[in-house]
Amino acid sequence: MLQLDKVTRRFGTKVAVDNVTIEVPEGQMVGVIGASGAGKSTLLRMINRLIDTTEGEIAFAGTNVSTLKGQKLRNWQRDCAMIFQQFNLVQRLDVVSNVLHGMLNGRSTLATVFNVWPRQDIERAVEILERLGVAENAAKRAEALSGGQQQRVAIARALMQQPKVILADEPIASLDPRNAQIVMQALRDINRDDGITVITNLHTLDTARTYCERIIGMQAGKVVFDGGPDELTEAAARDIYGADGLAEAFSEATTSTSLGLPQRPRKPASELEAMPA
Ligand SMILES: Nc1ncnc2c1ncn2[C@@H]1O[C@H](COP(=O)(O)OP(=O)(O)OP(=O)(O)O)[C@@H](O)[C@H]1O
Repeated sequence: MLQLDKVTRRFGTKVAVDNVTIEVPEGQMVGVIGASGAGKSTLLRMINRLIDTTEGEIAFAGTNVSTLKGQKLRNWQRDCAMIFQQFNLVQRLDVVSNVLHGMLNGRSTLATVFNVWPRQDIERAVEILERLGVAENAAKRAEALSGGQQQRVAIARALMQQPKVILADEPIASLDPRNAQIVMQALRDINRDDGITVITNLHTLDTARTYCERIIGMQAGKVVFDGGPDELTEAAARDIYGADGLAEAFSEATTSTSLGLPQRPRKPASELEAMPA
């Protein structure tokens, strides 16, 4: 169980996350939605301690993780893997090495610096890449892969950490619809098959509805919705996004019909990544 108790984060006078109290049971798949600036990224970053809370407490399995230091903090960050919109791979490094770097906190500096890894670790990295359908790219440099493939490598790197929780910060925001589906399905499979808790920020409401069993809606730092996909009515969506922001919640034309809203892609077609063959 992950517990956030009255968690607040301020940047100067700006309250990015405002008195949030939620509990996430082990193995849940949670989507966090909200307009730009609602506090979604800040919330996730506080959970794995990329940034500190201003007030309140975050606990995992009964341990207060908001005050951990040193090795204990590194252990928590290993248990709580993070995936980013821009993949954050080392572009000039091959795919397997990128995945092996997921073990950074569990390996000696020497192994990391010289890129020397035990055979069993390499085999496990390849197995994870196979599971995610990108093993044929194992020897290529990360920069040679498409965005969708890079995100799957980033997920593989997260799995290499053997995390208990995966936090994904807008993992599909840079992907075309087809790759977005593949990446969301991969996260869903990991959640179901391995029982890993997944908390993911999503720009689009329908993606959250399709893949997440629980949806948390944020507005101006506060949680204004917390429920299942079926409870996310148009009225609830209006509370989260405001009347003006509602259309922004619908990205891909394929799914923007459910609330009878105009279809509006977030990115022009020229920016969408070419689909793999
Ligand atoms: N390092 C920072 N310094 C100052 N203000 C910040 C910082 N990080 C976030 N903020 C502010 O906190 C608020 C919440 O930002 P956050 O990035 O968490 O929102 P978000 O919901 O993830 O938005 P987006 O969907 O655009 O990523 C915003 O007003 C933002 O400008």
